[in-house]
Amino acid sequence: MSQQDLFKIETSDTVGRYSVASRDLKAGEIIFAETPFAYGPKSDTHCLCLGCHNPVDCTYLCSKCSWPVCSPECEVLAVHKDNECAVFSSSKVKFQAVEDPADVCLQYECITPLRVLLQKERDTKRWETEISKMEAHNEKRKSKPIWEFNQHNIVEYLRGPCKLDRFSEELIHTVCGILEINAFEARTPNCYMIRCLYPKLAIMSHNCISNIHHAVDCQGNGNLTDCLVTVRAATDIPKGGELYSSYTYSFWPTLVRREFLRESKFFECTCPRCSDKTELDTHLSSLKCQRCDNGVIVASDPLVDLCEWNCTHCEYKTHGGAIKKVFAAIQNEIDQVEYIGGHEGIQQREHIFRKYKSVLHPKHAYMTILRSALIQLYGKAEGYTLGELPDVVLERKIELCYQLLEVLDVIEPGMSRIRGITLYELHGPIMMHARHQYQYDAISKDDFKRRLRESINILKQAVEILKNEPVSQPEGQLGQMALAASEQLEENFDMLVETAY
Ligand SMILES: C[S@@+](CC[C@H](N)C(=O)[O-])C[C@H]1O[C@@H](n2cnc3c(N)ncnc32)[C@H](O)[C@@H]1O
Repeated sequence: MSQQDLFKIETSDTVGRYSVASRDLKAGEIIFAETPFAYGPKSDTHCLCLGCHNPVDCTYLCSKCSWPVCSPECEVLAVHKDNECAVFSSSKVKFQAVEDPADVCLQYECITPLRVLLQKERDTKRWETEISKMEAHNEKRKSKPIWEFNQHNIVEYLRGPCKLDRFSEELIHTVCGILEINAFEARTPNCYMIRCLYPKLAIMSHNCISNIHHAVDCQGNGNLTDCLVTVRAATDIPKGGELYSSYTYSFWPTLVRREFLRESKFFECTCPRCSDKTELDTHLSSLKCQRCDNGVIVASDPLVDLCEWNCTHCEYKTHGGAIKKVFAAIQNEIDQVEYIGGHEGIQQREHIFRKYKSVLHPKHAYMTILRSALIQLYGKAEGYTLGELPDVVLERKIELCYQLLEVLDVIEPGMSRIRGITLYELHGPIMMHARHQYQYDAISKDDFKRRLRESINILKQAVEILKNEPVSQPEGQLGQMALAASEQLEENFDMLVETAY
């Protein structure tokens, strides 16, 4: 059976097109791979090179069109040369100098829609068969501020100064909608975000627990066919089972996920996770009751945005609006530290963790988000490398990893990237901790061997997941490192045991 046959497209009144498995699929199995119809800068981007999409300071401009690129090498990359460069050169539309290239630059808003429009002319067949069928939600978007914004920054800009009035206003708005509803984020090799339009991947309906996994091999080579996506089954999926991707960040609480989907994808999510007060016992939305000792506060009806929230044990109740404000305040605090690494990053996150420990359920989304950042800082940050960590901190890292895995079992089941990373982060402290314990005579040689074996097995599980990540991405490189480490550990197992004491 060819890969083409591993899923089929069906339609329903509620979701439109969606995909189902044509036969039983095994976790990790490739369902399909496809190149994007077009890719380019995200909306609200800072200034970036139109060839390789890395940030630029705008001092070097393309010798043909005078828009920012990094270098002469970048200006001849097909993704720029065969797209906007030709349009800007012939219409003499110049890039207007900006004060701070790191600020959001509205001049870039037109780039990716323009690349889609030009690709439509080059590949009419793919446009007709795959892209023109995509959902743009024009009627719903017309009443939103985004419509006026696009009219001014994209439609009038392309049809006016860029002399592209061969594209109708309606077509340009539709392309903008297609991108807003369907495009996926991808990372350049230097980890800068771009957006890609994948026709098959975009057919998958949303579910807050996805059963597929997609990995983008973005090489940053500027070819029109760069950014191949490979889509695999994350879990076993039975024949006829629907294929789901998740359009939101899976760690967000229900209220936040549903609001994001309502505002940006125009539907109300009613998936099993959203419908359940406890988020399938993960308690990612639950708060601790401040009135009684053992109650948790959960939404009375999670599918009603501003419903009442009640304690499971006492009479305490509060309004969804108040909960929304609490979540927004905590999210804001976490956002403030997002880019802080090292010692400071650890301290600040542990501070937020402690601050909300008595307010949020231990498994709450924001505690989970903090955990996932902390497991990557402990063991890597300066002064916190694995070899430097005392046993209590190694124990903390192990505990954080296991707590995270418990949540991932439910919300990111199967072979998800974050599970691979978490397993990788877990194997090191288990090994280091066991070694210390053995050296202090706290455990026997046999126990030490058992824990070493456990650590290697966890590392092998990480390899099994991360081997599917492209080496152009950090997770793919981590997968390679993990593979080399597991082979070495296996080979040198006896020596490690003998020399540990
Ligand atoms: C990326 S598209 C998915 C493909 C789309 N169904 C189509 O026919 O082209 C996203 C849109 O599909 C619909 N959709 C996807 N998942 C849904 C869900 N779980 N519930 C309701 N509508 C959904 C919404 O209209 C959403 O804006």
